[in-house]
Amino acid sequence: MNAILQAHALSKRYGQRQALVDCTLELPPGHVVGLVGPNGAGKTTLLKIACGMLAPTTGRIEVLGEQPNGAAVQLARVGYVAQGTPTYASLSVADHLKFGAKMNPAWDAKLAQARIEQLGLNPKQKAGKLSGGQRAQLALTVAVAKRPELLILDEPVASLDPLARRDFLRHLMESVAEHDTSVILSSHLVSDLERVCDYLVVLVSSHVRLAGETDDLLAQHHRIVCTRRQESDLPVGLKVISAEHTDRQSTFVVRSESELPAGDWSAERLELEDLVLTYLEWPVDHGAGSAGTPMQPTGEAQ
Ligand SMILES: Nc1ncnc2c1ncn2[C@@H]1O[C@H](COP(=O)(O)OP(=O)(O)OP(=O)(O)O)[C@@H](O)[C@H]1O
Repeated sequence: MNAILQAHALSKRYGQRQALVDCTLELPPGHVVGLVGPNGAGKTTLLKIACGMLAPTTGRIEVLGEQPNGAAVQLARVGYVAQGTPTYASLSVADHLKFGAKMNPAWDAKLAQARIEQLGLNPKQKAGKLSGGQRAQLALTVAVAKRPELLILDEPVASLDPLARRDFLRHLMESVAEHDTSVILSSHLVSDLERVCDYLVVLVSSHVRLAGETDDLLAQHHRIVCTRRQESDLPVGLKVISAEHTDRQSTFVVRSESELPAGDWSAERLELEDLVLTYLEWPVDHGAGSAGTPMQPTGEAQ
């Protein structure tokens, strides 16, 4: 099937500030893609470009097979909830649903109504008088009820309490399974991503550092502990992502696309959080370009 998002050498500069550099990505359909990275990494910039709200400085991007341009037909296919989950302060909850119905041909009124009731939101209440978390829930309800092919959510659960977060993520998963929706979700909360994402993109300092199916990435990465040695003493084909040394011992996080070769070390798989943290700390000058592309069997970082 065709990729939901295809970016090639995508870069974005705001004046002198480089927000995205040479990002190459191909996101398959039918996944919940977790986009993770530290503050200022370029996540919002990438998501805004994907929605057609920003134009890239250089490079190409296609979303659902088209260049994003912000046109109404395209916007009906892509649900976007911006960071801070904006709503219209002077419109009531019910007005938001009416507006959604008017703007979106595939609007699911039953679902929107059921969500609002379940959340206990008063349809007459103005959005400006809702709490931050309630506004987030309203914005998310409108985005989901559009029944988009692709749902792009920029830190959607940041303002939700833990129960609301769990409820929202559960609902999101149901919706994805029922309606074949693809989702791109940015979050700082790796525990939430772990619960729902089956595809991971790690963005650090404007570069894609890692991209792939979560299960594959977890299967390919190992922490190995051995007697002290240099990276260059490890077998060819192991890409060293991090190295720590004591006087007698070395600990490496390595990536191996084939089965980890046997060696005089102890090896264990990483948890998702460890994997993400390792890549967040991976120096950008360790390798240029996208780590989402297949690794070269040289043992060298790309
Ligand atoms: N409108 C703008 N004008 C100038 N610089 C900008 C603008 N928007 C973003 N930037 C800069 O671009 C870089 C990437 O910002 P972006 O908002 O995409 O990061 P982010 O990963 O979403 O961060 P956060 O997790 O804090 O939301 C940052 O250095 C930011 O300061």
